[in-house]
Amino acid sequence: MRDVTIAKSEFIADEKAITKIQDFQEDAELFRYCTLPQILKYVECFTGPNIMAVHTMLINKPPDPGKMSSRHPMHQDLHYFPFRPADLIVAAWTAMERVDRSNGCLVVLPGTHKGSLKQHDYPEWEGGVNKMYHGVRDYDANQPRVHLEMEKGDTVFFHPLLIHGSGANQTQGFRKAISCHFASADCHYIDVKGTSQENIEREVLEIARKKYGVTVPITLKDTWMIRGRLVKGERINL
Ligand SMILES: CCCCCCCCCCCCCCCCC(=O)SCCNC(=O)CCNC(=O)[C@H](O)C(C)(C)COP(=O)(O)OP(=O)(O)OC[C@H]1O[C@@H](n2cnc3c(N)ncnc32)[C@H](O)[C@@H]1OP(=O)(O)O
Ligand SMILES: O=C(O)CCC(=O)C(=O)O
Repeated sequence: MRDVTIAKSEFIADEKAITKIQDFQEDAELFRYCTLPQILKYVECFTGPNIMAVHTMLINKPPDPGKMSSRHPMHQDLHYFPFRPADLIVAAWTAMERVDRSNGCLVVLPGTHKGSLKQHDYPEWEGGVNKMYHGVRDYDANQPRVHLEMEKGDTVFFHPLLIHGSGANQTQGFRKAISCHFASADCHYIDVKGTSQENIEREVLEIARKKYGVTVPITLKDTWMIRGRLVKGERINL
């Protein structure tokens, strides 16, 4: 993925133009992250013994090109997931270098994981919004925020209902982090028709057709089944 403003400008096609590696499950070295015992020992506390790595990303947040498009809007990860229960899903996000407010660390609204899934849409940002960066439509902007300043190698684990995002990268360097969403293999798929998740379903299926060249009928469940990998225990439902 390219940041929307980098993609539309005259950039040099090198690694600095890459904003995110989406779905690295086929890369043995990157995927090793999702199997590290130091990560799985905490993940298992949330998922139980049957663990699927359901979604992987290496995020290379670029220096903001002056449009604030390097921000990640406040969102709940569950918006993207067609499986439940939410309590058996957890994100691991590891800083690959020091992250603080200057380079766009994670920002969280504590306690929001106890709430419900909210409606998400593209935020109306003048400088453009990256593809599939949906944000919570309404949240209390006066609610206290916590900025997660982290050292290289620090990992945060968080619930898929936690409202979070990240700020603009105001430095000249790229802010790198690696992340994996894990879920219990005992989770079950849900039909998102008629729910607030219909908009993301539409978009994922369109990307499957346009970017991945899928020509046969495919469901949202299929897109998750194809990408998920068992990392511990037994593959049951997912
Ligand atoms: C069969 C399996 C199908 C699976 C589909 C999977 C879809 C992705 C799933 C996302 C899962 C999310 C799980 C969420 C968990 C919580 C979170 O992480 S919240 C944030 C979630 N959102 C994301 O992480 C999505 C980030 N976006 C992307 O990963 C990609 O944008 C993409 C959606 C995979 C689409 O990729 P792509 O079509 O390649 O588009 P971009 O790279 O973003 O490009 C933007 C723009 O730039 C153009 N472009 C690209 N390369 C070049 C080039 N070499 N030269 C010139 N221009 C280029 C590209 O065409 C786009 O332009 P356009 O005009 O908008 O088309
Ligand atoms: O790394 C970031 O900037 C944001 C990541 C994020 O919000 C997510 O993984 O859900």
